[in-house]
Amino acid sequence: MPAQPVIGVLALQGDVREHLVSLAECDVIARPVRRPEELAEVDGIVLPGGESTTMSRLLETFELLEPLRKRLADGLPAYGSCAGMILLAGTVVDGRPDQQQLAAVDMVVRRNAFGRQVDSFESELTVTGVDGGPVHAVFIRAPWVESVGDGVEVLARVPDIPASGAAAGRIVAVRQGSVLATAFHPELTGDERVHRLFVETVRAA
Ligand SMILES: NC(=O)CC[C@H](N)C(=O)O
Repeated sequence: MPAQPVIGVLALQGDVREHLVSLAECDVIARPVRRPEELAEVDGIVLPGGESTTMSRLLETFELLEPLRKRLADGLPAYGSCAGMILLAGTVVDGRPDQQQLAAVDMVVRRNAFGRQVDSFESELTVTGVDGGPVHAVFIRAPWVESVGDGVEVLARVPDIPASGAAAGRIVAVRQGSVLATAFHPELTGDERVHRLFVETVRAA
């Protein structure tokens, strides 16, 4: 691998720009990916936040679904935030019937899990692998992880404080091998530590 790994951001829909900006702070070459030829050139891929059903449909339209599945099956490191987490899951609860899964993480994810009254909220989260104190996590119509398989490491849960209500203890960040997923959006807060954790994974892969 070159000194600066090439990290792609799936650029079909969602907060692509924000991930490119975060990655640019991490000593990597960050590029948008819209075509199979572009996917073939990356050492890691970020699946942004946005709308997972739309992204799933566009993956098919842009003929990226099967190439991406294949690269993930071959071990391409990946990081998904929010909608990206949903796409990476093996199983989605409350997804659309035609929603495609990349099945790169053995987990069941509940879409729009936090409910309408708390569509968006923020929380201080301790994330395993991220040093230097809690991460300020922004959740926007976010999923949570209902359950994980044996090979999946839980990196963060919603803290058990009164304000978190029914969400307390829910899993919101995971890692399986070189695939990382968060229900929140570190690309929106100017804190690159989660992206750096992913970049370390890409460098180690
Ligand atoms: N902020 C987000 O990425 C929201 C995800 C969105 N609710 C979905 O189902 O895809």
